[in-house]
Amino acid sequence: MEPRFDDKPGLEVRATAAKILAAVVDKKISLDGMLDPAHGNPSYKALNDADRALTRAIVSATLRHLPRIEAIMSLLVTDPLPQGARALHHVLATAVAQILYLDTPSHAVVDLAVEQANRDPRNRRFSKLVNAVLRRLLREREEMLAAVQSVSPVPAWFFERLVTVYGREAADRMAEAQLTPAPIDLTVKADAELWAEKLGAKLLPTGSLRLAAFDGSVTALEGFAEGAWWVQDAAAALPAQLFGDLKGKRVADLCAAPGGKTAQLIAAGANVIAVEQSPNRAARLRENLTRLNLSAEVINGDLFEFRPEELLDGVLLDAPCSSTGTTRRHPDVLWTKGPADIAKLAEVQARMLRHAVTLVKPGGLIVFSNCSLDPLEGEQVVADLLAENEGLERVPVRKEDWPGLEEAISDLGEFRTTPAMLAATNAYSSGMDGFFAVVLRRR
Ligand SMILES: C[S@@+](CC[C@H](N)C(=O)[O-])C[C@H]1O[C@@H](n2cnc3c(N)ncnc32)[C@H](O)[C@@H]1O
Repeated sequence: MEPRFDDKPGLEVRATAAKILAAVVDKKISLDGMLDPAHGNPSYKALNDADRALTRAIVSATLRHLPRIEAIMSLLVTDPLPQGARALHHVLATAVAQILYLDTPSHAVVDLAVEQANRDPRNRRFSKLVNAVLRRLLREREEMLAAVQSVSPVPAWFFERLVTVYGREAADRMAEAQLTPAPIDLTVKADAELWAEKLGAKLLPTGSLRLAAFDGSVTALEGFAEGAWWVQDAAAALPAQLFGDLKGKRVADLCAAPGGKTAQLIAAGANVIAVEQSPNRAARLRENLTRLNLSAEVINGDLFEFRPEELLDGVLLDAPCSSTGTTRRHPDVLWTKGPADIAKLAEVQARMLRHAVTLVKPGGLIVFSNCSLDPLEGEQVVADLLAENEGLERVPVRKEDWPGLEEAISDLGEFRTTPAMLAATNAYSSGMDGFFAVVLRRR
């Protein structure tokens, strides 16, 4: 049983935030897993709702800004920290995040961080250092922020990839965009304009509704209980729309859960077979469809074993990926994934896509998508497949069909969205996930 620090308000939150940060950056454990109310980190589960929200905010802010926070720490700690002083790193990093990026009274953060160091045998000898470093940060806050402004806020490995693929200027815009948490986007079954008015939302060129700066519970909003809409990022809503008219068509969604795209396909009039390998996620998919009052044949199984009796009109493959396009929502991704994961996932996607194209009849469409920003997991997979398979052709997405989204459509007619797109005057209502989507046709 780990010690708890409930005797001093705020201390247990800081200790939990530091533990979770350690798990993400040192052990590559996903943040969602640790913040799961049922199966998550035990210290986190023991907190009340308000403290959980604060812990989540501290960890998220720390991960979002970590390269800049570390640059500030190296300016503030003049003698290098002892090798392996990771526990101290996490105490300092979370405190710097609270002071610079969260609305927490700064002196309280310093006192708590010093107390936190004092109570941990690994950090006790550094408690004076914690005090000195954080007090200096309070005094030199603006200078410190200015000094690290040119440091990219994403990890170096990822920033280098962005620069190589998109160029420096675009890479900078994407890295900056991921500093602001994503707004909430909704996909409606029908009557988007009506629902935009009812919910005070903005209708986006993707067809989605955007609730800017909304921080309540979506389940309390009008239309949730009756299943009129579901939460889905604007970029994630694009792939399922690329099939064109789906009325009466037989379509399989091969990687279906939690089901945002399955729901779109059904709402567009298709007869859908939804395949999902994970039992838990398949159960969530079923629950979501029940709430939305939409029905599909749900198969809990491996897509490689799925072979319909008759060839299909369409297949959607929204494949597992590194998720590097979702950092506004999942700021841990860039710390838990790396280049080796990208290469491995690209291979899995290529195998899945090769299988997917065998499931449609001649003339049938395959939409392949994922939420990675890396062309190895998108453009390259498709280029390789087209080079080896003459029975397939790309059906270009046309810019004139997507007014307002022209910059997201490449010269080859593929969707390539990034978090820097859909920019609005206010950062909190800007951006979309990084997504790749392409339409292929079987000749
Ligand atoms: C990116 S998510 C899909 C998101 C979903 N399309 C949506 O819009 O809600 C990928 C999904 O593929 C599932 N998956 C991974 N490998 C699979 C396989 N071999 N067969 C079927 N599903 C698989 C994962 O469990 C995960 O739920």
